[in-house]
Amino acid sequence: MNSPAESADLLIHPGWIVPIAPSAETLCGYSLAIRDELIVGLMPREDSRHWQATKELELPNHVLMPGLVNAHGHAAMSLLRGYADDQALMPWLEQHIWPAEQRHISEEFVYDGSTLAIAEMLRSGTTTYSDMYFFPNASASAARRAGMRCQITFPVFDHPSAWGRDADDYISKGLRLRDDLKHDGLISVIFGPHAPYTVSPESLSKIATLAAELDLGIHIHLHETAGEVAQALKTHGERPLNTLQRLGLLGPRTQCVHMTQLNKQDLELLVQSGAHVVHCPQSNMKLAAGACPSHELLAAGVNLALGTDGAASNNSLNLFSEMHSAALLAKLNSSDAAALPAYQVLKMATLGGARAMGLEDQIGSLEVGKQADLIAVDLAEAATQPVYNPQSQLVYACNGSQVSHSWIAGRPVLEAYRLNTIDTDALAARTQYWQQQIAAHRI
Ligand SMILES: CSC[C@H]1O[C@@H](n2cnc3c(O)ncnc32)[C@H](O)[C@@H]1O
Ligand SMILES: [Zn+2]
Repeated sequence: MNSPAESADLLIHPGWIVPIAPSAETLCGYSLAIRDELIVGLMPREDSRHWQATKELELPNHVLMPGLVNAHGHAAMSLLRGYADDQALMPWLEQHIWPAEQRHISEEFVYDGSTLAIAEMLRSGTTTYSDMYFFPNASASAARRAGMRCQITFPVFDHPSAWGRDADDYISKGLRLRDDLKHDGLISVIFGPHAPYTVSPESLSKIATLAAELDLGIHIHLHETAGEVAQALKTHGERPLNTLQRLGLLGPRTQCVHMTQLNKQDLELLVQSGAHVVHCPQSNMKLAAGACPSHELLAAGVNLALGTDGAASNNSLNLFSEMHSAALLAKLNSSDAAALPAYQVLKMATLGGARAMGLEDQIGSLEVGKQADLIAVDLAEAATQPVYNPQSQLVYACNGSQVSHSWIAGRPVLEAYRLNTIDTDALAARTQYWQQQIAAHRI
């Protein structure tokens, strides 16, 4: 007796599927079914005959894989792309970026800059991003408008900005935003203390207490440069990671961004605490900050996510390019060509990010029951032919322009290379407006 047909909104028949988990293998000749916002089937193509689908999509030259997770960035800084290059972190921040932010940051700036960033990220395969920036309400509005999944890490500083007066003010505004968005299926809100050198131990301690009470994550720039660690040793007599641990800020809810400076004790602390590390290789290289020892962290069992950082220090928000850099940097840094092979990089850019954000049960791999956040990558063009190993192609040959389709919670946001949720003409006009404003006030 035939079993009753299963139903789907969409059945996709790609050349290959790279599910990331539960298996690291590439599936050839498989189909994937989506119903509502979920993945409801993953089966050999011949079995898909038993499915009734509203729509079917043949993608014979494509790889289907989880949408990429950009685990660290400052989306609105896309409007400052190319504003100040070839500088080390502190002169770049103190002499260029922070004065420009003081002059221009507003709700409109953040909404428009975030939309520009989202357009770039969606075009290059990112379906989830983490954002730390002023006016996080505007960033959340841009994400919601575009149908993008997003982790908002509301900023906390001790000094004032257009968005907050002091640490208490940033925290109360951020927690209000978190209450407003509590029921949003695509947006989560967590603490984003900027760094141990801009947030006092008292404020960090307050954040630790609140985060534990409310079960909220913490996302922080940490051990980005040797100067940061040296300064902390001079001022506080300990390394920033030790300060975080002493204040109760280090645990499985903590996302440590950068970690280019790592000694043996730091590594042990990360392992014991269950904290996550967000690796941002291109920003670290451009600012000559250092290299996060990604292969050592993975070998020790630390969960690693991948981020671009802001477009002002990268200067792109393209996770395909970031994966390529992560792989090459690990090999160079360890003098080991086997360090960080393609699968590990793909996992870092998908499931690793999802895990860091506490979203592992929902996204990061193509498994039945998870949210349908996925992308199709076309390998038909010369630059990605021939195909011996699709995973190798994704990390070492693709540059992001091969992403043709993207779904977030089952919704098609990119179809045949076209963005469905962003008015790109209006966005170009707003970008032009901001470029003129920023250029006119440049010092
Ligand atoms: C609180 S909003 C984010 C804040 O961070 C600044 N920023 C951008 N990139 C970096 C980086 O690599 N390290 C430290 N701080 C960074 C950004 O300009 C905003 O002021
Ligand atoms: Zn950053």
